Amino acid sequence: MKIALLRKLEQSLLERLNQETKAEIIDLSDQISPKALADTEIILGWNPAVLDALKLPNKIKWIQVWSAGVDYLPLETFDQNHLFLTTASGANSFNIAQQLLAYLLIEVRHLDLSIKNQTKKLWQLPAGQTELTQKTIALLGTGNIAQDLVKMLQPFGMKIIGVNTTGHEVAGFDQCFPISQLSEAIRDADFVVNSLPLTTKTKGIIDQAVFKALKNSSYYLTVGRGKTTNEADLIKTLANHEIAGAALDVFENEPLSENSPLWEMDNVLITPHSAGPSDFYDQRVVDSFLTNFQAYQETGIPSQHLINYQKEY
Ligand SMILES: NC(=O)C1=CN([C@@H]2O[C@H](COP(=O)(O)OP(=O)(O)OC[C@H]3O[C@@H](n4cnc5c(N)ncnc54)[C@H](O)[C@@H]3O)[C@@H](O)[C@H]2O)C=CC1
Ligand SMILES: O=C(O)C(=O)[C@H](O)COP(=O)(O)O
Repeated sequence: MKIALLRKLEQSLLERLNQETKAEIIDLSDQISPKALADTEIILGWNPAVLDALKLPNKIKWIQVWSAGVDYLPLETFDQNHLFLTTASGANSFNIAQQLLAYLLIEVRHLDLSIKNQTKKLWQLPAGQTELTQKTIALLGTGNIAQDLVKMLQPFGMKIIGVNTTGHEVAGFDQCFPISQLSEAIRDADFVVNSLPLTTKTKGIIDQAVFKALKNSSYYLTVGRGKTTNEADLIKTLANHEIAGAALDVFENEPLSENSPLWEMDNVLITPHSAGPSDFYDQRVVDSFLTNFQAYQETGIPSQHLINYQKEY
């Protein structure tokens, strides 16, 4: 069996792939070739040249991408070619949850003010410092990112609300709502965390009506995909102080334009789509690929985070 590798990996991970799959690993990370891709059964990573390979007579059965989001991929073509698609969801959720916890702590302890004051050598006690203790948090999306965050929030004694497609219960959440009851779900939230994938159903779903349902003291945090938020509505809401602030890792268009008013807003924390990367990332994706690979050999189907084209995406 041949596996094409489209991502530069450190030697120890390459060796693990070789040893544990006993497959022939074709490293195409430097020099991509549709013909070489067409001759492999599994593709690890993504490059648009895979589309050229799919037009040739080919042996491709399964693509494992290096991202959790699949919104940028030609899913219809994959579906038409009956390909399995697995993702890195779960491989970066632990570090994303840590970044979200950092945002939350920055907001309640007003650490952003002290960081700004330090550049001015200004000794000033921030007003209104509080804690996460007894606050209510609503997590939009109850998947890997949200579940890792929920585990980290347990010691703070918060009320944890989840929002997912059907309102199905998820361990660690006090209550889950279907997305059709979004306004009700977020009504009492001190923090709203958006880790929704971008799909036809979630595009622009967080708009003025949703912001209006929030308390003036609420914070909006987003790490999913920028296009799930109506950014113009968010800007208006922040400018009018209709919510207390926002921590934003993803934007409608990236990089965020230097003309965006978000840069200048005191109540906004901006990070450059940086929640995902971590030095543990490649290792965790390889771990998840190897688990998938074992299932693929035993049952013909890779097991973890398999995208079902007929459902959500
Ligand atoms: N900022 C960054 O660096 C990163 C961003 N992401 C983004 O975060 C997203 C989520 O990642 P994971 O938690 O790993 O994915 P996941 O697939 O484990 O969770 C997605 C959650 O969203 C829910 N969902 C999907 N469609 C919905 C809808 N229409 N209404 C309500 N809920 C819906 C699902 O039920 C599930 O609970 C990814 O799709 C990706 O776009 C992921 C990794 C890094
Ligand atoms: O996993 C995802 O989805 C992400 O957004 C990660 O940060 C990685 O994104 P890319 O750098 O692969 O676009």
